[in-house]
Amino acid sequence: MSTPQIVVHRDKELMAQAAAARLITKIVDAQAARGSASVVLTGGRNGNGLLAALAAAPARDAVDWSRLDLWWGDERFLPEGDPDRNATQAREALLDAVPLDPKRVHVMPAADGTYDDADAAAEAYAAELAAAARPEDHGPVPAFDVLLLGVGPDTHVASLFPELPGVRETERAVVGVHGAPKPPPTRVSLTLPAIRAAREVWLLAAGEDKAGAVALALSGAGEVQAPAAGAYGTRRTLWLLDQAAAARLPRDLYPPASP
Ligand SMILES: O=C1O[C@H](COP(=O)(O)O)[C@@H](O)[C@H](O)[C@H]1O
Repeated sequence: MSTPQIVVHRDKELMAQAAAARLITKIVDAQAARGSASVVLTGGRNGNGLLAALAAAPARDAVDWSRLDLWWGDERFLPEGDPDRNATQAREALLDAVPLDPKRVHVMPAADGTYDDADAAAEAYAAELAAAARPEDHGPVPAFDVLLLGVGPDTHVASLFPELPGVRETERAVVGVHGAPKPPPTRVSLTLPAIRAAREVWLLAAGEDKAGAVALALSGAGEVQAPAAGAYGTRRTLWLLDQAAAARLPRDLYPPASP
């Protein structure tokens, strides 16, 4: 478990641009060290804001897109191409604009009849993750280089919502989610143990509607009540915030150099 580090940016645009620059560097470094990189994407406003900023960054050409594995932390269980699917939004924000290897783009299954329900889709995605895990990963999912998470106003991350069964899962890497309080109700999500397999976990939150969630998750709340509190990486846990989202954090939690 790594202790959370907090970085506060002036506003959400700057936060997205700085996070995109950070991610480019991380991917380039991982590719230089190991030949390829793996990133887990998140949906939501901040995750898509980061992807759009990355698409607009000239330094994006420093990435070898053909040697990047992309996974998703969660997905809305909807038909392929539905505008509310996280994968659809990611394609629009960035993925359609860069030369990825389609075999390395691991979207979560869609509700297209291949799987009976979100539970079967979750099982299939867990099998895909297990097949990609190497012996040195020591578990059923790869040790992702970076796993991105948006933080919801209720402290949900991926599709792990407070008090729902998914956040209590300790065995499976991926679960079907039913009755999510945020539409659509049926989803597929990585679990906290799968999230914690990542080397680095970056949590993104911007806007005043996130201030209460950020303060709760970083002030010692339990992960069942505040799922974001249970998201951390093996090497690094980074909270990337704007000033509005950081407004209710105790000031001693982040360095004086932050604005
Ligand atoms: O529904 C979801 O919400 C969260 C947070 O989204 P935001 O718009 O409040 O930032 C997101 O991280 C997750 O991937 C998504 O499915």
